[in-house]
Amino acid sequence: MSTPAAPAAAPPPLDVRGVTVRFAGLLALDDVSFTVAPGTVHAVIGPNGAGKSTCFNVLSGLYRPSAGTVRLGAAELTRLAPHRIAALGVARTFQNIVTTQGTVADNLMLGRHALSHAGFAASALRLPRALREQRAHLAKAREIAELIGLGAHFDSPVALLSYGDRKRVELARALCLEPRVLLLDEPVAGMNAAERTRMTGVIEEIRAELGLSVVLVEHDMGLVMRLADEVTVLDFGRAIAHGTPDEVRRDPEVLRAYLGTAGAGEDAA
Ligand SMILES: Nc1ncnc2c1ncn2[C@@H]1O[C@H](COP(=O)(O)OP(=O)(O)OP(=O)(O)O)[C@@H](O)[C@H]1O
Repeated sequence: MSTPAAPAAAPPPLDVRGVTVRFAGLLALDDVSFTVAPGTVHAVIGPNGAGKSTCFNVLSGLYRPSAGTVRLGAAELTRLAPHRIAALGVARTFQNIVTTQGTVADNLMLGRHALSHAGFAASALRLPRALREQRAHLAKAREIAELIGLGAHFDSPVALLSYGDRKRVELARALCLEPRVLLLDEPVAGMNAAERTRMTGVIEEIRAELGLSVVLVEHDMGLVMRLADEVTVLDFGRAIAHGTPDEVRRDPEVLRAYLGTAGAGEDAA
């Protein structure tokens, strides 16, 4: 897939350099480096236990690496708390949906929380400035819901939505942060074929419309091959290949890593 036209403010590159994570002697990530070019979709794939989730947890600040750095442009993310990383424009989705409370609007407004300037007291006292800000956030949340195809469900309780729709609420919540980099953790896990197709279209659309960079961890190779500009393949914590989807699916080391599970060109890893 080609790189979209550069947005007004293109995101800076996300640069992962020499990242190493150890769990009690186990090297979950071993000197991993890759760069997510501005406005591209970069997939991180690999067999079970390869280190994909660990990598994502480093990018979003849940884990601190024992060595290496993660930079977004000039900003060093490695030692920042997750909420500080989010405030710099790196938003993530979670593989397991936790959202069953409130309406779609409520959940998207939670995503706007980090961007609120009016303080808690001003909001609680319903001061004019806080009310104005609240209205602007609600309008933005509605715009994002519409972009994701959730406009008709904006005031619906999340608990009444289908699984696919709830996964899209999770994506919309992350987008409400107006991120420059979006980390998608298995966005189609557990979905049926129709829901997967819809989610794939949504990801293509937000990438084209918003021009943000996307880092994708996904077992569905069909989705990876369709969406990714660049792929990093992990195996036993090491980055064993980088390249376009076509390059990595032909790479002998990648084929070897997947042997015994499924071919890298198949629909499951
Ligand atoms: N909190 C932890 N404590 C100890 N070991 C861990 C921890 N998290 C992950 N590991 C180990 O680190 C390695 C990498 O795990 P990780 O979950 O990152 O792999 P993965 O590629 O995401 O796997 P999967 O595709 O199964 O989700 C595995 O051997 C795993 O058992």
